[in-house]
Amino acid sequence: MITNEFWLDRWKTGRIGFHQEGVNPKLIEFWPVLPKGSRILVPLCGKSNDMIWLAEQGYQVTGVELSSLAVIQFLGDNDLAFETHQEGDLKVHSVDGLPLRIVEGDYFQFNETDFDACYDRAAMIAMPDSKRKEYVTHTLDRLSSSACVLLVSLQYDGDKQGPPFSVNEDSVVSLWGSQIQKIASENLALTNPQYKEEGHNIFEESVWRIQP
Ligand SMILES: C[S@@+](CC[C@H](N)C(=O)[O-])C[C@H]1O[C@@H](n2cnc3c(N)ncnc32)[C@H](O)[C@@H]1O
Repeated sequence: MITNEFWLDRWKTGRIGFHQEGVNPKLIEFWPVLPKGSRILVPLCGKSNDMIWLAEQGYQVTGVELSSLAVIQFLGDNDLAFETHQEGDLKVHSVDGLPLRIVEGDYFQFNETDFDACYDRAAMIAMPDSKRKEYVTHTLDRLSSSACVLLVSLQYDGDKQGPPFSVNEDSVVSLWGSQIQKIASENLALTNPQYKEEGHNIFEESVWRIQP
């Protein structure tokens, strides 16, 4: 069962193999050019450096993350000064000198709307089957009607226990709607022997985009 406790424990025990040190190359390659000041939502953000890259492009970035440890590490590792205020059950950390906020708390309690775009890397695929539809619906409800989405998803063979969970192409389209299009994909098992060792012939990372 993937509960909030599961994730808090992953951070407490440092089992955060999903974290990438640099900026995700797929973000740099496939992020659409949007007007400066566009509001970007990064659900389940962890301590991803991708948020810094987006903020440096001139967007107003809001990451949402459950674990206070992830938030502390993100702010500390990047030497960011910040101010914090409480909004209901959520803590909002606003970074000095960068258009970036981290909202600490349960994403399903986060109710802001009218975001111009969403960047989902390892968020939808962190959700078990039973919560995935609720996650996508909650995310789409946060976006304006003409918003862009950049989604990095995974599909793999074998019987790996998620997260990350494998999500097939039909499910991506039925969850996000027919406007979503696959724009790139790479079978990581062809280049990284680790996946073959774990019993996968296919470990396909795909990039999807909704671009109205
Ligand atoms: C697989 S990690 C991905 C993190 C980040 N997107 C990245 O690319 O490194 C999933 C993250 O979602 C967070 N998370 C899980 N459930 C959440 C929830 N209900 N609300 C907010 N964050 C959540 C976890 O703590 C974890 O940091």
